[in-house]
Order: sequence, then structure tokens, then C-alpha cells
Amino acid sequence: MSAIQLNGAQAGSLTTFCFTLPTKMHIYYGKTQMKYAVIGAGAMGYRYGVLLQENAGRKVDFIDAWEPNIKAVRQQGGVYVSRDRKNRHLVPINIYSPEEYQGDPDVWIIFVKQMQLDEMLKRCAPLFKDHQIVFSAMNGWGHFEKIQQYFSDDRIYGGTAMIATVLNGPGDVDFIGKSGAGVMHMCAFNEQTTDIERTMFEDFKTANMNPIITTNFTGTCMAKVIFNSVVNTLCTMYQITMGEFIEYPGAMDMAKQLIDEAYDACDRAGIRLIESRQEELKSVDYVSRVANPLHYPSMYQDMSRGRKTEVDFINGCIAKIGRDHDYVCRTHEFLTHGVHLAELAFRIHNPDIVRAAQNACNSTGATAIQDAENLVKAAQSREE
Ligand SMILES: CC(C)(CO)C(=O)C(=O)O
Repeated sequence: MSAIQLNGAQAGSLTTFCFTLPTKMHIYYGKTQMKYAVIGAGAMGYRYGVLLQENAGRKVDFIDAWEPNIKAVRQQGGVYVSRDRKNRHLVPINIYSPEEYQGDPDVWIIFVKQMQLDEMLKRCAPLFKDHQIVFSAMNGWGHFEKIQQYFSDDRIYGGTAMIATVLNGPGDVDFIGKSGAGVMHMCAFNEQTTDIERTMFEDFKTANMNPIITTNFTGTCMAKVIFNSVVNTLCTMYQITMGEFIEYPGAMDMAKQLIDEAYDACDRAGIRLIESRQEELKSVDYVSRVANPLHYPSMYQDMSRGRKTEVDFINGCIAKIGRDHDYVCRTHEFLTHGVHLAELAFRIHNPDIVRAAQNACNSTGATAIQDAENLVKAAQSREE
């Protein structure tokens, strides 16, 4: 049975609520502080891990599979962090490949691309222990079925992050927006809020990530999938920022069509979203116009660095929910093709970037770091 069937129709309670924090610190298994390990030291993995380490003072380890990234962090003595391309500074961090890591964190935070998750979970499997919990706020949908193969349902927490971040290259990340920009949702897989979740919530809050706890797992995650199915997809196909997209006079009509189709598919599947259609539309407008107008969504970042995008796990996933319930999401199906065609067109027009990306992924030496840096420079000059 899929996670959607498990958590959709039965989700009953629609409550989205903000916790007022108790002033006293939670005691988690007799400890006052939880230890975190981030699987996937990419843009969002760095953002969560660095903020937990720096703002909340938590012990955080990073696990990654990209050799140039691990090498760069070790050579530099940490990860370079900037904010809106300014104030670039080095933050010392501990980074390991899955095979090197020997730690025993309380919480695993997973931020890898949907297509890489299976392989990464396999490599990390020997590290997972029964007392640990897992939290993931990756874009797209399909990851929890994979995570369920390694963690029991009562130890899984999901969520979403409306937080813009860019990985400039190995060991170099840019946090978009002022400190405290963005918001995130979190929810227990079995929709029971636990003390551990509240402790995590406090850590995320102290880290300045504005968490909100919900009690509707699928409805929380799918609301973000639908947001991304509009903004990420259209910005990627037309190679524009979120601000440029929303300035187009027809942007809200396009957004409404995609949102309506996605909500119709979810209605048929019995999935109750945490936001109404109108709220979702407003959020597309606000996040694009006010919160992140200069941001190229992560899907564009993937395509413009010669990588495959996650469109199959975003518009493709909505289309599948529709098909599974006798409803054809024509626009989402069309746009899934549209993004794959845009990937192909990008490869045709930019063979140098694609070659550099392949080298950066395949090799493990210093040249790979150089290749990756050249690749990022090429992508950035396109963005300027
Ligand atoms: C920042 C945001 C919210 C923009 O769509 C995002 O999810 C992304 O870049 O993938």
C-alpha cells in the first residue's frame, strides 16, 4: 500500500497549528540535547545542518556521497556559507561518506534528490539504529515509501521547507533571504505529535527556521508538491526567476489551472490538503513576488547544472495520483514532458556544461572540484 493510500483519506484532522513553546527545555531520553546527522550535504542539507549547529548549538554531522564536496570541505576546513551572495565565510563542519561515518545521531535529517535516495539509503543502512528517528522535508513525493523500508512508521517525521537555498559548488552554499526568512512544516508520519517531535520543533525554532507542526501528513507534504508543480516547473521550462514568473500577466491563470487540476486529483484520492485552493494560489503569488523574487527554484538549478530534474516526483506524481483515480491531469502530464524536453534542449544548447557536470559526478580527484567550480561559474554567468 502506498504512503498516499495510508495517509490520505484517513487523515481526517485538518488542523494546522502553531505551538506555543513551553519555556522549559524538553528532556529527550534523559538527554537535554539531540544530536543530528544530515544525509545529503547539498543546498538544503547544509542550510538545516549549519543553522542547527550555529543558531541552536546542536551537534551536527554531515553525510554525503559526492566526493568533490567532501574533499572541498576537508581542504577548506568547512563549508563556505553566504547570504544572498554576501558575507561569504567558512563554517567548520564534520563531513563523512556513509562508509566512513561511525556516529550515532538521535535524528537523521534527509535531504537528497529523489532519484538518489534509494542508493543513499542502502549505503547508510548499516548506520541506522532502532532508537533513532528520521525527518525529511525533501521536495517531491515518493521518498517516505523508501524511508519506510528502514524506519518504523512511528519513527518517521516528514515536512516541507519553503526556504530558498543555492549550492554554488562543492563546499559552498548560499542561503537566500534574510536570517529567519522562509517557513517549514513538520508532521509525524502517523500523525501523533510526540515529545521527540516537539524537541525537534524547538531546535528548528531556535535555528530560526520557523517550524509549524501539523497533524495531516499527506496533506502537508502534497501542498508543497503542488506549489513546486507550478513555480519550479514553469521557472525551469522558461529559465526565469520566481519574480520574473509572477510578473507575467498570465502567471496566476497558469497557476490556477495547475492548482485546480492537482486539487481535483487529490479530492478524488481522498487527500485533504492543509491549504485551500485560494490559499495555495496566494502562496504562489506571495512567495514568488515578495519572499524570493530573485530565486531560481531548485529544479532550474538542477537543469542548469546538467542534472536530471525531479519533475517526475512533482508534476509526474500529481498526474499519477490522478490516473490512479480515473482522472487525467492533462496539464501536469503535459508539463512533465515539458520539463523533460527542456532538459534535453538544455543539453543540446550547452554541451560544455553537461560534460563538466558528468566529469564532476564521475571523478573523485581535484580536477573534479575544478570541473564542478567551472560548471557553477558557467551556470552563474547565465543567471546574471
Ligand atoms: C525555494 C522554493 C520554495 C521555491 O520553489 C523551493 O522549494 C525550491 O527552490 O525548490
